Amino acid sequence: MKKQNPRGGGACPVHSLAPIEKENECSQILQPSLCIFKKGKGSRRVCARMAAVGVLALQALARLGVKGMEIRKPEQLQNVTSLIIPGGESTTMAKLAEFHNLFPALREFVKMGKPVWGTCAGLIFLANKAIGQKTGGQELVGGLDCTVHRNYFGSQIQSFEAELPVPELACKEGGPETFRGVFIRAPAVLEVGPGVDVLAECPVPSTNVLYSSSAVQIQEENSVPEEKVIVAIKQGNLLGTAFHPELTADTRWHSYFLKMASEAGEGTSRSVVPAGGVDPSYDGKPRIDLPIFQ
Ligand SMILES: NC(=O)CC[C@H](N)C(=O)O
Repeated sequence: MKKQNPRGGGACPVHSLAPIEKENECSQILQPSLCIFKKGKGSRRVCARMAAVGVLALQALARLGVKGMEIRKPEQLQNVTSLIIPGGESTTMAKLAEFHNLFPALREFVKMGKPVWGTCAGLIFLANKAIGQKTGGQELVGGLDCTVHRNYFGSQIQSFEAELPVPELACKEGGPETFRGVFIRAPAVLEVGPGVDVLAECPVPSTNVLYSSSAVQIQEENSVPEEKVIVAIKQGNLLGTAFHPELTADTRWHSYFLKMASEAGEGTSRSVVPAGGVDPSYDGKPRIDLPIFQ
């Protein structure tokens, strides 16, 4: 695929649907799942990074023999029985979801108890409450009884990887007791309601600089420095991870979610969104490992 340079072209949906907050914002987002930029007069191109990330997310499902299907319109949600809301940039995603009138259909999907997994920006979408949002806030789908901090770990350059203890995942899916979490300008869960299970927490070193004033405020209010922060939760048929499991070779979160989907009575044959059907090209052999984000 020919590389496009958003810097050269000028604009992504942040720029075309709303005022720019930062010059070249789209080129600074590592995973702009919905990044489109203007190239020349009037014509729009999809950012090359977006395409790559889309493929990565679908590859993780393909490695489990499930083919993904992209959902762009509200009516397409009727063709699927479960949903993955991927990472990206939640403000931009919310603007686009609003533009395409996806929110009512997404809320209905959640209300019907259909399995939904939100990763990173997707987790923000699913949260009942988000803090650290851009001026003017952003619409949420909601459903997960929790409060997330949108950029808890800081800006893009504070992205990191961490070995996370994942007892529930290891119990259900086998394998190591830890999972390598890839955190890209990641959110974290600050509070959960009583019906929410915490599936993973991330240690926060005391030297860790929290860039969000609200996160710092919360720490100061409690006057106990946080040592761990919640990064994976489950409530009924809703799953939320602050990190990006699709960027590692470990497919246990994906198979965990597929099991949730099939336990919800729908099976996996046409269930995951991006979703729909066993990948006919899947030969049952393990796929080559994905590169790990450094
Ligand atoms: N990798 C991600 O999905 C980052 C999410 C980002 N913190 C946001 O607001 O949307």
